[in-house]
Amino acid sequence: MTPRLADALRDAELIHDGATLDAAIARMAAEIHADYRDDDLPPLFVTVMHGGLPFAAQLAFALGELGLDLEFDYLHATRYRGQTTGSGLAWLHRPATPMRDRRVLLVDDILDEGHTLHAVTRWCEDQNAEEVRTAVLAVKLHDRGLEDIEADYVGVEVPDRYVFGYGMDYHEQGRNLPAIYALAE
Ligand SMILES: O=P(O)(O)OC[C@H]1O[C@H](OP(=O)(O)OP(=O)(O)O)[C@H](O)[C@@H]1O
Ligand SMILES: Nc1nc2[nH]cnc2c(=O)[nH]1
Repeated sequence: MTPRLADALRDAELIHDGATLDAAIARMAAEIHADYRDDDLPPLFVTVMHGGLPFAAQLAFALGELGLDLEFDYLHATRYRGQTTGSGLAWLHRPATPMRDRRVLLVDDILDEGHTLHAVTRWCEDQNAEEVRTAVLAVKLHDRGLEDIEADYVGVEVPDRYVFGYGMDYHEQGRNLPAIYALAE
């Protein structure tokens, strides 16, 4: 039987509340705006589904308020598939927009071991993107990550525990919680 979100939440620890995440996203938007505002073309803003969706939406509105236009696309690559440990990466959807000579900004919820961002970044580079940058809401603190994989824009840090909320799932539940929680250990 699928574990229940309500049971997990009862013992979970609140790691970052909604106000903290709003502030982190506003700061990231200011950084991104400064880096892209002089470009002729809008950045190709690629959401990594499913987890990246709520963060990407908030970040996109924050950038819109600052006057930065975006061209949207998305990809879906998953290595956790509703489980709490990762395995091989499966591509479920690739972006359709031509990337040649575009500045691509990949937007995801979490950088954990880095396999996902590494693979999707490489794929965009292979499409001849002019540049690929990454924005993640959360980075998990541990030393198991792939070497040389760092996000260009980071919202918050999370402890080395399974986290959920703000896009991140607990057995495909809880993605629309407006805060980040860690499972009880
Ligand atoms: O740094 P990594 O260890 O590779 O983990 C990070 C990835 O894991 C999650 O995706 P998941 O595979 O759970 O798919 P989902 O977004 O559909 O939940 C998350 O959205 C990241 O894309
Ligand atoms: N929901 C969720 N997805 C992840 N993908 C990689 N790490 C995590 C995590 O801690 N939580």
